[in-house]
Amino acid sequence: MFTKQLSTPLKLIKRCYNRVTPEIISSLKHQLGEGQISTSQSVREHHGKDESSIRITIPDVVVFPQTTKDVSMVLKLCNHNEIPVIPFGTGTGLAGGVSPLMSCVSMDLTKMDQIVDLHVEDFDVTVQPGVTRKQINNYLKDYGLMFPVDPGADASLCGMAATSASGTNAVKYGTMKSNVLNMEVVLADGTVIHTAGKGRRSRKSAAGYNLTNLFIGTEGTLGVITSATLKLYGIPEMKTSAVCQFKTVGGAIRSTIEVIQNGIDIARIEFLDEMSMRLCKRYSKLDYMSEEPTLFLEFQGSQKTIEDYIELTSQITKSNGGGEFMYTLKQEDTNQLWAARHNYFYAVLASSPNKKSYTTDVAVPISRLEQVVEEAREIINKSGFLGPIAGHVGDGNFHAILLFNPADAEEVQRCNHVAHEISKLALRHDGTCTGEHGIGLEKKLILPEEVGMESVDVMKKLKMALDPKGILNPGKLLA
Ligand SMILES: Cc1cc2c(cc1C)N(C[C@H](O)[C@H](O)[C@H](O)COP(=O)(O)OP(=O)(O)OC[C@H]1O[C@@H](n3cnc4c(N)ncnc43)[C@H](O)[C@@H]1O)c1[nH]c(=O)[nH]c(=O)c1N2
Ligand SMILES: CC(=O)C(=O)O
Ligand SMILES: [Mn+2]
Repeated sequence: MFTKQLSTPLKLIKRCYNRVTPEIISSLKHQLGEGQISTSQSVREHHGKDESSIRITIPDVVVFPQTTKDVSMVLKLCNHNEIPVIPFGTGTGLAGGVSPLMSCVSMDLTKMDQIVDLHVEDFDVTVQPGVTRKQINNYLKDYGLMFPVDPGADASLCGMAATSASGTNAVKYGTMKSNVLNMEVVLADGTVIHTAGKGRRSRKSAAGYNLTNLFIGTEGTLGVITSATLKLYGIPEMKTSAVCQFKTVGGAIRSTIEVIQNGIDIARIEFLDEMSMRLCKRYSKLDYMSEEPTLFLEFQGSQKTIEDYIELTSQITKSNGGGEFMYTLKQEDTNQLWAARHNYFYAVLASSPNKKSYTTDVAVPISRLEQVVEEAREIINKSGFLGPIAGHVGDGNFHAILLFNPADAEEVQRCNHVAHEISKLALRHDGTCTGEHGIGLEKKLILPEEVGMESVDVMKKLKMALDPKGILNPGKLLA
């Protein structure tokens, strides 16, 4: 009953979207000014895709608002005319979130790139949606502060909130969900809200529903995030990176599990399997390492704390068959190590220039990690696809990057099927199909299996309440 009531109006909404007409484009020009709107083919192509392999169509027009008022005006106009709008951060997403399915307006937020308000003494900062991860950290370093959530790519911070991003540091500092205190969001009808109340930035609040976390991970389907107030941290006194290589995948994964279970406050613990190491060595010149399952680690804190952690962690890796525990204080080596990790995705792509990639993103409770990584490897080997595995194993989160031939329809379908099998494997082990990249277009079909149809119906009800004409990023996240 509940499902029927919700799915019928959603279907109706899908049928009655309007196209972006020349009249709409001139209204947008009139509202925003000539310089803030583009219909050029190359600009539209850039906004029709992210870093995944998904390519469907391109937006009819791209708008570049400079203020929250601009965002609100565009949404009002598009809502009135029932025209889809897709927010665009920096296009580094990996789930097809910015790819249009129909005639639409792409809303590029990069011109709103101001750091609005820094409170050094309270460890928080408010940024506009175009501010990126590298931009904020460059700005903060003179104050001895940092924002730790690090997806590797130089993504926009509000795009990161929209996808509930994390990355290598989440094992210590948490994800976007635990690091955003407040957001300004413009709803489909142009209404501007502040999820925790205007200007509020207390560390805790029990004031009603948690609207901040409601909007995190909504992938542009419930509102456009026009500012975010973020938690900051002091730059650690000292950082030490380390590497340990193993004869078996099991040894590396068991070491990770024991590090976490022993409460070691590790800052990063990243796994790369043999194949990943082969590709990274080639791409990033990691000459001193071999092609074996490997852990990249980072410890932070005082010298004494780091020494204690290194001692404990090296005992753990040794007891699991790990080789030499190599650690370094040299900034040069540390930079090379983490650049190699951040370029992992591109190292894999570079290995097969004619292929495209499907990046899986499952996360499971840490006690299940060894079994799930092993079973994922079996699924991939059986399928015959090349699929190196690497990831943020301290959070039980890993990626298999499946490489397929985009010109072979049967192979594309088989690749989707393998990715789906890996997601289902994670669900059987109480995990999720996406630890950090989001649902986008890729994982819509498995969402009901993960959260249950009743929960999907609640999501649809929320969508209906906040965006009754369904103009915000239609066809994403919810099937
Ligand atoms: C090499 C590499 C490596 C990684 C990753 C990418 C790449 C290329 N990513 C994925 C990516 O960096 C991550 O999804 C970012 O959060 C996307 O931010 P963008 O600003 O690029 O959003 P992008 O423009 O790609 O948009 C993503 C989604 O958010 C919506 N959106 C964007 N801005 C919005 C706004 N202001 N308001 C509302 N909706 C908005 C869009 O509509 C879309 O649905 C990742 N991620 C991760 O979590 N961990 C990782 O380890 C990595 N690693
Ligand atoms: C692609 C990605 O998420 C990673 O390299 O961690
Ligand atoms: Mn990742």
